Amino acid sequence: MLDGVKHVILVLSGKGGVGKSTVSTQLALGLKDKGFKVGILDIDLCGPSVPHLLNIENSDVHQCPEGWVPVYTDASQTLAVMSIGFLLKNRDDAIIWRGPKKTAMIRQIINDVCWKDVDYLIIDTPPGTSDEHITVMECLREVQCDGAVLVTTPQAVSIEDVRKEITFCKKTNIKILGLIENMSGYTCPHCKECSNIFSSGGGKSLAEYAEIPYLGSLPLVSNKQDIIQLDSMQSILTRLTTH
Ligand SMILES: Nc1ncnc2c1ncn2[C@@H]1O[C@H](COP(=O)(O)OP(=O)(O)OP(=O)(O)O)[C@@H](O)[C@H]1O
Ligand code: SF4
Repeated sequence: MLDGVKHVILVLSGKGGVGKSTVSTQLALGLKDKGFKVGILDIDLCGPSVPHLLNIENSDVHQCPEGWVPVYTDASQTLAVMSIGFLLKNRDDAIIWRGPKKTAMIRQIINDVCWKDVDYLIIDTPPGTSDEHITVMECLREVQCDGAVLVTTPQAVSIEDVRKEITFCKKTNIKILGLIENMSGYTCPHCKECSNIFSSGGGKSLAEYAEIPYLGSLPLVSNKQDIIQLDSMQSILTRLTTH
């Protein structure tokens, strides 16, 4: 039930492992810090990592007469989380489903979770442009979806794949809120000097070429809790909440 949800932001990436779930959780935590009520919906059926990133992998969702109650990370219920990971009894379980079953599960997760009054719902999707993405787009047709945040790393191969996400968004009429280049350099924990381990600036150049907003870059950090403190993360949050 998305009735009480004011804003929906999809997080997409062309490649796996570029930090899409990390960015999703950090965006959610950053929005929560700014005083918003936030929800995260993890629809990565084959690799749900949001519960692990938030240290709540042993939590359970339960059902109420209206549907599923998400897991809250705090007593004041400002961050609600729903992930397929909560429904897997064993952490080693794998979902080996064909398209229609995946589609039905995603529809159920989107339609049956009681989000109550959530200011921002962040949807963490699997990499690529598969059945899961098309189903989400269909389910979101009736609600106000702000648009998509695309995540890439500086490597050429990741930049190349994010082009497909741009095409996907254009074909499905999803507004692109902007591109984030993650793991863009390494910030030394001692002196805060940032060294570019891979090539740099590819995300910005692609955003300019594709005429989409460039939201900013996030460095590799040794402690992911540091990400929300970064100036670049704060300016990404400001851009997303004032677009
Ligand atoms: N900026 C960062 N600094 C340090 N580590 C990072 C950063 N971003 C992501 N990581 C790490 O990289 C790994 C992959 O990140 P994550 O799971 O967020 O990627 P993903 O794109 O969601 O992957 P998947 O393809 O499984 O959906 C994780 O171990 C995560 O902790
Ligand atoms: S960047 Fe500077 S402070 Fe950091 S490890 Fe290297 S030399 Fe030391």
